[in-house]
Amino acid sequence: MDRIRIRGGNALNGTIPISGAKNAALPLMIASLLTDDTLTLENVPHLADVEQLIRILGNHGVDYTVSGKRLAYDPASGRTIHFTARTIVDTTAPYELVSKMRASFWVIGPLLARCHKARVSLPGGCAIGTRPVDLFIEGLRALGATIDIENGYVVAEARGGLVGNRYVFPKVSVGATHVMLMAASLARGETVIENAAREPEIVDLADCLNAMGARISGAGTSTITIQGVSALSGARHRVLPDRIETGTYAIAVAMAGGDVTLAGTRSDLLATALESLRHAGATIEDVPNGIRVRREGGGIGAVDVATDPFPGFPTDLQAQFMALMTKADGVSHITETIFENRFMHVQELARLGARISLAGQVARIEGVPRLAGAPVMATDLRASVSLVIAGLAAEGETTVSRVYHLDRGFERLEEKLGACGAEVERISG
Ligand SMILES: CC(=O)N[C@H]1[C@@H](OP(=O)(O)OP(=O)(O)OC[C@H]2O[C@@H](n3ccc(=O)[nH]c3=O)[C@H](O)[C@@H]2O)O[C@H](CO)[C@@H](O)[C@@H]1O
Ligand SMILES: C=C(OP(=O)(O)O)C(=O)O
Repeated sequence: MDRIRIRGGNALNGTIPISGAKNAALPLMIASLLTDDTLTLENVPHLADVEQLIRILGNHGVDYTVSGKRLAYDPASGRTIHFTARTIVDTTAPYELVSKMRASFWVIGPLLARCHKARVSLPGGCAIGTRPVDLFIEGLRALGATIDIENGYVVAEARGGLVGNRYVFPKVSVGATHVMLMAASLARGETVIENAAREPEIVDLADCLNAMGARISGAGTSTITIQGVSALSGARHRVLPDRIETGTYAIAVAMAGGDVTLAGTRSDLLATALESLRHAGATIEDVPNGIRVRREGGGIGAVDVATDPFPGFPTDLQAQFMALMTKADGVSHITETIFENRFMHVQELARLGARISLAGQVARIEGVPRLAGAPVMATDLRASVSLVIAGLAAEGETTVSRVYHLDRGFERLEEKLGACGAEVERISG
């Protein structure tokens, strides 16, 4: 199994290109199930999760081609992939495929909308909480589906098709909002979703669905209205920049020091997180086609953060920010409000000398002047990159094992950091 070796102590200077967002690309790819026409997605990141979803969609009958050479990758513009679901050949998403990735469960929405039935295994994904699917089930039931759980599968049917309705989410869910958007687009009549997720990836999906002929308004607010249409067509859509990758590299610069331009991204996608980083001592400014992040001299300020749905501080940056706080001048508190078990990086950061104590959902981090490199283990996607960030500022060598977690969501990480002066290398085998 591959490992990542980091020799700490170098500042970061240069430019890092930001890839298309994993968490936008996945629902956009799934939307290709809604039409027999071709959906072309630009700026698709080259990630393990994307490749896994290509396999899952292939099982349902989605063909794909990559512009230019098959699977060719253009670092300047990302990949363009054409997805065509001429006919749906199978409405079952099997355990072997779905258990590897949470988002694959979301095929339930388009399958139900287009084929009026779906049998989808309960999902897997990062082990950061229990992550139930009750909101998906209740939402789809509100659109007229009958749903049972049988042998680990969610079995859904909508004889005669889905019917629009009003549904109020009791809790904000990104995935369940994606699924309701896709399902309601092909339902009869109007659907109103209240307490919808407001993440930029929701807006990206709604924009793409509208380009395919859907009639969605209000995406990006808590109330989304969808007028169902009888069929959707193909479209061409560019995946928005990855705000979590953006925030991760911004935090890495704050941690290691230096001056880096994050190219191809936008500060409005992560304003709250950038504000916290400014409080921690980073200088951040918009530049043409990106963001410039600097920390040249001066210590790292201790800053308290609490995760929240968008536009709050993203849970997907919590581990990275904690890594930064391990070297802050003073004590900070980080509260995780989205997932009940997303502190697995704490004991790994402790191996590097971090002083962190946990009380329920609150971590208390006492900044230390010095971290020392050590072997550590990645436990989930964002935890793994938090260890890389800590390693950049640790004395000596840090080796991160189980980097398959990292490969789910960070494209060419060693190359991107290496180009800015970090000593980061992948050790194969
Ligand atoms: C592929 C993708 O985009 N993943 C993101 C998505 O995950 P995901 O869509 O799985 O996250 P949700 O927004 O659904 O989860 C938020 C909370 O709601 C709970 N919940 C969710 C559904 C449900 O039916 N019942 C229920 O109780 C979850 O357990 C969690 O505690 O949003 C999360 C929150 O921003 C991010 O951390 C993930 O990176
Ligand atoms: C938790 C994440 O992914 P998933 O929802 O696929 O587990 C993530 O992207 O940080």
